[in-house]
Amino acid sequence: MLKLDDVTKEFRIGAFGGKSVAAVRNVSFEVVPGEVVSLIGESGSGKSTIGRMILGLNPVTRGSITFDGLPVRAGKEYYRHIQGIFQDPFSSFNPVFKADRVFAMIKDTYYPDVAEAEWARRVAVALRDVRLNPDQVLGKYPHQLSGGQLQRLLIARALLLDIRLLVADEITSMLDASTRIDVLNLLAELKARGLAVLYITHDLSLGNYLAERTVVLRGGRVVEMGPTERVFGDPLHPYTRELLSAVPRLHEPWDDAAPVDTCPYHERGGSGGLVEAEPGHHVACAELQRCLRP
Ligand SMILES: Nc1ncnc2c1ncn2[C@@H]1O[C@H](COP(=O)(O)OP(=O)(O)OP(=O)(O)O)[C@@H](O)[C@H]1O
Repeated sequence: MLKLDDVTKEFRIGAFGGKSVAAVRNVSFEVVPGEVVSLIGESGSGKSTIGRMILGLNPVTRGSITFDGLPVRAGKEYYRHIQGIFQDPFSSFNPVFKADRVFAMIKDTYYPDVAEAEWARRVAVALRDVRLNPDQVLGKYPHQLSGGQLQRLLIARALLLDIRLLVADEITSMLDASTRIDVLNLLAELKARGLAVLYITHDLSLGNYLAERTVVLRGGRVVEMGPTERVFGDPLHPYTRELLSAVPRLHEPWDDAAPVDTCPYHERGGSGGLVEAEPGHHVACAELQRCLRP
């Protein structure tokens, strides 16, 4: 379904765009129908940039992203199947539109021929699916709704489309603990219905809760990926181990140049520097960043 193949994203920076920074480097992974893949890594590791490229909000510099074999093509038909939800639900709503208007815009764009009564029925079903009471949310402005209600509204909006992949970027980080679990359980239900989710988070425990597969990013590169229980249960890369051990040093930058005595994957990396250590479980050479330095 979704395939990233050797994807690199460079941003032009500097006064005249004369320099560039590589936010994502040689990233390859797939998301298959009905699968939850979590993308984890520290701040600045390139998670959101990957999400934005998948959503067609940032162009790819090199490599390719395809959905059902076709390149990303931002537009009405693409967004019928792929939707993104972001950290701050308030930013996704126009503050002067009531919730009804959000759904009316979906109808106008995608289902202009559906009768009003039928549309109202579909909206009510979608809202109940995300455990919202239509009477309590329709007719309200965004500021009259909680963060959790707004995230659910966005998921309901996605459900009204023929959605197959949801890119969920830190969607629970602004929610309180109990609302966060509610939203995660909701995503688990959607997964049970066959929806695929790319779950972007820096919170390892949340990724672990939902995802069949985990991709660990550092400095724009995949350092490890595989079945979640293997990546969490038997992390192979020192960076993954450091993330999982949650030692207080976590806020300190990982030392690229620190020698790693015995990296068994050294000099064995293929595309993106990854080695398949066991079926489906890939890891980068722990010295890769150092090796690739000019
Ligand atoms: N539009 C941009 N122009 C220049 N650099 C950018 C741009 N967007 C992102 N970057 C840089 O790309 C890198 C990756 O950013 P990104 O937002 O993808 O990281 P992230 O892992 O999602 O971080 P966070 O968890 O803090 O959201 C960072 O160094 C960031 O500064």
